[in-house]
Amino acid sequence: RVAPALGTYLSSHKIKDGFSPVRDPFSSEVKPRILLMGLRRSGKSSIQKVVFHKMSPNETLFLESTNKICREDVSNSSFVSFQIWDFPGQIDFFDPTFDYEMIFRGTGALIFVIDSQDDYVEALSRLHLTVTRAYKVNPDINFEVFIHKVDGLSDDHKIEKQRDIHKRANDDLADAGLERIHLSFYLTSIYDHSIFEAFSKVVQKLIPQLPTLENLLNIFISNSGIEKAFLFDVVSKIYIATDSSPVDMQTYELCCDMIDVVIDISCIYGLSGDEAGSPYDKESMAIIHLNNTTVMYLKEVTKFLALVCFLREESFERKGLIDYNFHCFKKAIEEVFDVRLKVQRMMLNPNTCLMKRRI
Ligand SMILES: Nc1nc2c(ncn2[C@@H]2O[C@H](COP(=O)(O)OP(=O)(O)OP(=O)(O)O)[C@@H](O)[C@H]2O)c(=O)[nH]1
Repeated sequence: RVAPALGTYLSSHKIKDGFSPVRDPFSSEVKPRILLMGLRRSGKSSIQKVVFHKMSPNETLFLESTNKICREDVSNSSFVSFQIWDFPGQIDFFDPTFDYEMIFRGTGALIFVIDSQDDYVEALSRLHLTVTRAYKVNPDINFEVFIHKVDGLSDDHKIEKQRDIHKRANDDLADAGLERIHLSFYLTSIYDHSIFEAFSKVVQKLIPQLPTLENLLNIFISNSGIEKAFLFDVVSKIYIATDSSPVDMQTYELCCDMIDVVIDISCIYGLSGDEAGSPYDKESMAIIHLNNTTVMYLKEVTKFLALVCFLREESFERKGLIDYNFHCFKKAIEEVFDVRLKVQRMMLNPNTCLMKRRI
């Protein structure tokens, strides 16, 4: 269910185009690149559609096979700004028209999707080949393995699969003398929030300001009596930072539900006749009292980011203090943005004698 103006809202933040892998006309771009790779039908396009296009999981059943590389820019904010490249199932590294060196050189993260409901022997050998090739070209790539479609598996079965895949993949690397390659593993499914959580972690690794953001959140919550706070990218529901206390899945799911409620209600009742208006703006905020004496508090931070906090009812009595601290937090975030923009501008200016480096 998508509220009427939400479609416009989503599409106004994204550009999509198909792209064939001959030469990279965008090689001078500073956006980190995330590659989605894996065997045919492993679920790559579904992941991209569900996370970034709000496609409902059931609709992915009708997705056609990808037959060329699809490139998409995700530019929701200065922090969450990257390109996703969805690859067709079987890529032939020996095909001379496939310039894999160019592709891997500009890559920040390579997500390899393994279908956990299928026999994964072939997927593991493909993973090994892909990772070793990519590492040779660019040792700085983060290798992320999504053990996908785990919705059909029991909890024990999930853990067992993860252990087995983890062991086999690392054994293969050790046999090739490449133990130094680090693979991160995630259990994912498009039918729950696990895919959003995994994507959040992949994206966070590409945000150089992450320690600063985490620090700011830690200072904010400890001075405001808040138990947990997330900084969310509203459109994708990826959280780009949280404080240092552990994240549990239920809390994360509640935050996602709250964002959905705010945007949906705002789309339906908040826009005054002007169809093009955004359902998320400076005035956006929401308070939800749960039946277990917990309060959820959402506030707009920037055009694309929202802060979602969990706190006890008694702490919420000092709302004035929380709002004042939030004001300081917001200002600090804006300063981090400003520094980043200035550095980017300097890097893009041909007269600047700075080494061109990804930020
Ligand atoms: N049960 C389950 N099915 C999924 C999940 N993700 C994707 N699928 C299904 O897997 C099938 C293949 O998905 P695609 O996204 O087309 O796979 P792909 O890897 O992009 O395939 P190619 O384009 O051929 O490389 C579809 O029928 C999806 O509905 C998941 O998390 N759980």
